[in-house]
Amino acid sequence: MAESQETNVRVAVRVRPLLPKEKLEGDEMCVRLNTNAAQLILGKDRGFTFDDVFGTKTTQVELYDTCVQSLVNKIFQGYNATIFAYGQTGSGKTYTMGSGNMSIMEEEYGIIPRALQVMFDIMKTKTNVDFSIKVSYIEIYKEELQDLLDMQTPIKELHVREDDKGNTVIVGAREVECESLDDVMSSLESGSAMRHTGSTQMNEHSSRSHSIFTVVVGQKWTEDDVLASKRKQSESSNDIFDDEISHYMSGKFHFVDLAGSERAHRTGNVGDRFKESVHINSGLLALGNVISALGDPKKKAQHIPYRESKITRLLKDSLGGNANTLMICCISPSLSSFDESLNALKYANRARNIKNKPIVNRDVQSIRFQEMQSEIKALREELARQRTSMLSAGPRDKPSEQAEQVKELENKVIKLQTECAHYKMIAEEAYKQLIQIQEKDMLSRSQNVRLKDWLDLMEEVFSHAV
Ligand SMILES: Nc1ncnc2c1ncn2[C@@H]1O[C@H](COP(=O)(O)OP(=O)(O)OP(=O)(O)O)[C@@H](O)[C@H]1O
Repeated sequence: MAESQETNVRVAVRVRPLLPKEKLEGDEMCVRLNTNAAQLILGKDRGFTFDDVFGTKTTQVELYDTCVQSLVNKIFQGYNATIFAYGQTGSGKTYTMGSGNMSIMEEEYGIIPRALQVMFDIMKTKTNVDFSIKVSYIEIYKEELQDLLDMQTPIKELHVREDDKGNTVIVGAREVECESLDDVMSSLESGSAMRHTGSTQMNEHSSRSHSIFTVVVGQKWTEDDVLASKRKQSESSNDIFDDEISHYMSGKFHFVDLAGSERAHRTGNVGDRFKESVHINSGLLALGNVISALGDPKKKAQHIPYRESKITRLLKDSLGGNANTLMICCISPSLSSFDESLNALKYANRARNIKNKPIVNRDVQSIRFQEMQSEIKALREELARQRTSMLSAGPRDKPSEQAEQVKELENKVIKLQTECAHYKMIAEEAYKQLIQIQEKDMLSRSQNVRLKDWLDLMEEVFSHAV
């Protein structure tokens, strides 16, 4: 199999508009963008460059088209993908991911509903493939996993594990098989309603947990399904297709809405809310440490502290692992959030250096079949090459060489025949002359004997020639 290519974590920044409350309070903007250069300037002169920057007027569909659609395509090629939204509380993470309130206008739908809509559209077009869609939805609240699709599942039964291919797996979480977009949306909605949210001074509906909505797209097909038309075309070339071999490929999409980073004094949190803050910030701190370690070439060879928190264990295959990952850093444009925005941008900037190595999730039988197909192709090419060389070398050189030899021989024969005819004519003439000489009886006895021998010989030669 081909070696997988390294790819950087893609980092986009989205600046939300000033909220009505901020406008009322007379908040000033402190962010400028140069979208063509993917540059963002915070305050007077703190410049940052990212893979994409989205301003206050960027619509949900523009963001989706620019950096999410390509990941949806990757899922159908059997790769894993992760999108995680990071940012200060109230900066627009839930709005961007689309995992919040669904009673909104369709154009305000965020990433998750859009991605799923496109997935179902793609599935409709590939009638040869048997698709399955399974979703799960969990949250990490105060360092405990909670199944948002089945609140009865005891916390202790949920675990984060790593399989032999380096994929992160949540063991014990309920997986819901979905037949339609409506099925997915109802799981997303009911799960989101179960999420721990609360009101803080910074955000009326603040997510107090990290949430992970996971979609697994399975694809099953047989050679008979997919190659039927190809077989028809190549019947004459004796191609071999094995109908019995079935293929399975899957792609896992994690949509992660992180809890907002916050400063206790600004959120005004006390009591339980403050305890939540501590957990949220320690999880995000652990994530920051992982990002720093992965993004720093000097630290990379060292230990990466994935095990420091649940969220870092869960994102292990998305950061420095085998997934295609997009980080969306959400920031507020308000001057009052300058420090938080600066921190978030530094965090995001480090993430740009992280390299992943995406791999395709295919079953062993499929992989062996592909190898066999390659071997057959190579052998067929070799055969074709041999045939061509036989055809070009053989028929052109040998017959032409032989023909030349034959022609040469024919010429020789003609020449010899002419010579022969010439000698024959002279010999016949000599024979007649010598007969006359013999009849005149003018030679000695010994000369007569020798002449008679020669005439006998000539007669014998003439009798054979006839
Ligand atoms: N791009 C945007 N355009 C319009 N409104 C936005 C945008 N981004 C966010 N908002 C609004 O800002 C408010 C806060 O957004 P949201 O709840 O998504 O923040 P959050 O980062 O998820 O916060 P928390 O971490 O506290 O959960 C919401 O009222 C949301 O509708």
